[in-house]
Amino acid sequence: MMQSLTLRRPDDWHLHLRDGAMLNGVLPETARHFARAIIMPNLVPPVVTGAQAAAYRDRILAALPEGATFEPLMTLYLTEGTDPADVAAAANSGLVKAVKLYPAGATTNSHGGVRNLDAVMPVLEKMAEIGLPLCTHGEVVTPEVDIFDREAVFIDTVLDPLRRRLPELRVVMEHITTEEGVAYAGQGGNLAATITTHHLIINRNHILVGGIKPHYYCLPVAKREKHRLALRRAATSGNPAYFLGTDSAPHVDALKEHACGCAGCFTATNTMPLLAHVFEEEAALDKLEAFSSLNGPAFYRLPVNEGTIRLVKHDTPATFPEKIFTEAGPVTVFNPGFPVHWHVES
Ligand SMILES: NC(=O)N[C@@H](CC(=O)O)C(=O)O
Ligand SMILES: [Zn+2]
Ligand SMILES: [Zn+2]
Repeated sequence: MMQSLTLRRPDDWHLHLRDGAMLNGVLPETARHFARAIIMPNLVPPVVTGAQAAAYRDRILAALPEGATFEPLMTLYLTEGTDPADVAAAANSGLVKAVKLYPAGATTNSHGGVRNLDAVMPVLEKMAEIGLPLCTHGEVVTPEVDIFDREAVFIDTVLDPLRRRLPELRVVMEHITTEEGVAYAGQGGNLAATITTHHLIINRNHILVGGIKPHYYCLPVAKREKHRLALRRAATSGNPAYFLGTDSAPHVDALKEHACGCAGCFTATNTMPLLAHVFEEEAALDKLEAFSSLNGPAFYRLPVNEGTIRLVKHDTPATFPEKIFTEAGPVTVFNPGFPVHWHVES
């Protein structure tokens, strides 16, 4: 019997599209299945002001393939120089849907991020007042803190104190990777979390056992198996606090396969078939639509998408390209390491 599943068209609540030649190469991969995406602002230089976000949005729309319908939901990169009035104007015009907190030094292009939260309190207070979500890269950068503990320490020493100080602030914990993140986000209310495709599939062994696998290296780094299992339970629970943010983060192969390799997994191409596989394994195919298409719009106070996509399970495994070839160079597509029988049918 052929299995199939029709879902509201999904959205990606955490996506890196980059710019220029890379943008041209990766945008069609997302626009094929997703109706909207929250666009991360960590360009070089970062997207800090409303004017920069408007210009970036225009470049994304100009890069869309003919006939594609895709809406980029723009974000601003929070700096210690960010002007609360500029943020409020960009939000009120409908252009900007969230502000992104990168602790300085935590991840790709985060050096312009925040060192001292006190310096950005006026911006956060304005955001709390107007209901604009703060998306957090939730890792501390303190050199003494082990890289595998950085998320849990961020929750205890940065996020929880911030939420006590400013309880009205709406927060999305981006790309959670730990059972601590799952538990904290599960409180719901004005708190939610995105979960990536790859963190539902790999644990830290996949990165390190049998030789180092640079294409499985991302930040926050994948943790031990018990954390992956907690993420799977969260994603398939139907709890509205959890929704899909792929964190698809393209880097050219030359920079991934490098003595100091870049962090990021590129999952835009095959996320929906991979999620169908994961949700089927968890006997939760009926919860996939909530995760990929309903919970995110509810948190962001946006309508759900009108269209649908159809996932079909075939006897023969789906074939995904090993790489996509952009004008910036080849980008390796995330390889789950097992056959996937689900296809998106167009
Ligand atoms: N996730 C990653 O490993 N990399 C992201 C940055 C980020 O989301 O932290 C990137 O921009 O490459
Ligand atoms: Zn991040
Ligand atoms: Zn990211």
